[in-house]
Amino acid sequence: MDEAVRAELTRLRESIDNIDAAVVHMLAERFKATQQVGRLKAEHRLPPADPERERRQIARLRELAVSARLDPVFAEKFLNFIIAEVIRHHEAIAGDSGRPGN
Ligand SMILES: O=C(O)C(=O)C[C@]1(C(=O)O)C=C[C@@H](O)C=C1
Repeated sequence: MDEAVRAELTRLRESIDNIDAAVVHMLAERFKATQQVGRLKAEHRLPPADPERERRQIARLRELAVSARLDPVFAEKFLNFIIAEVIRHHEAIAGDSGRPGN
């Protein structure tokens, strides 16, 4: 590979690695918050999913994506993917809190 091309690829990949690390840290913080929401919902016997809240989040994220020149379809898919995992966690928490000793 041409030396200049290799240097440019390395520079871009360093940036990608930093962004991936930031995404992991941000997701970890998001899941910390949603675990607390899951416990709150379980304690108060609230349903794991809130479709109206999701509708507002998706509309907002799609708008943000458009202004950031990110594909809004991708942004919606990404949020739905995360929310599906969160709902799975909420359901697990609700299941556990219904067991004796919890
Ligand atoms: O805000 C809530 O009620 C949550 O449980 C969090 C969250 C989310 O991950 O943003 C997950 C599930 C709900 O359907 C809506 C939103």
